[in-house]
Amino acid sequence: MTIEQVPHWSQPSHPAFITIKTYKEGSFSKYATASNPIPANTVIGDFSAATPATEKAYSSVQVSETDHIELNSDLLYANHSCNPNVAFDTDKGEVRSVRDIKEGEPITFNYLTTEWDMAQAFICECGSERCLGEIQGARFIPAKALEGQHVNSHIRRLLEKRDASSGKA
Ligand SMILES: C[S@@+](CC[C@H](N)C(=O)[O-])C[C@H]1O[C@@H](n2cnc3c(N)ncnc32)[C@H](O)[C@@H]1O
Repeated sequence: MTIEQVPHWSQPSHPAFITIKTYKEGSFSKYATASNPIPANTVIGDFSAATPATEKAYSSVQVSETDHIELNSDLLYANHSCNPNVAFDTDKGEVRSVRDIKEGEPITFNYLTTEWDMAQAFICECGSERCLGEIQGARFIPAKALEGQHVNSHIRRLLEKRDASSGKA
């Protein structure tokens, strides 16, 4: 069972960009929203507070084929969307808006652009037209499902290897 993290960092960690809200009772019920309007291509945060994760968890972000980090900041509360408005760029160690974001809008990224095989799968509630349903990791989806999104280099390599070995490349 995955235990929900109790924030151990000073909050708010990104007040100009992130306001945390709660949308339901129970676990995993918080989400990051935009504190202010955020223009496209704005860096809203980085991985400077991150530490290596001893094991992958619902809260960790995969940064290479083998390594995972804990963010130790309010970036943790960015929910997944299949049509996201920010990119977690693990090669640069930064989080960028990929389009204009309105004040109050949920800040979301596509977990499948960082995670290969997730510790905790879930049924996506993003509601977007391109929603993929169950989110388990990039290894469970066709590469074309991520077309047009910022796909990190470790996920691109892993998809290429998988598809080469199964003759799909
Ligand atoms: C890194 S946390 C994101 C913040 C989380 N909502 C919280 O309150 O801690 C990832 C977890 O949030 C939930 N989650 C994130 N995006 C979701 C989505 N699109 N639909 C349903 N649950 C989601 C899942 O439980 C997932 O394991």
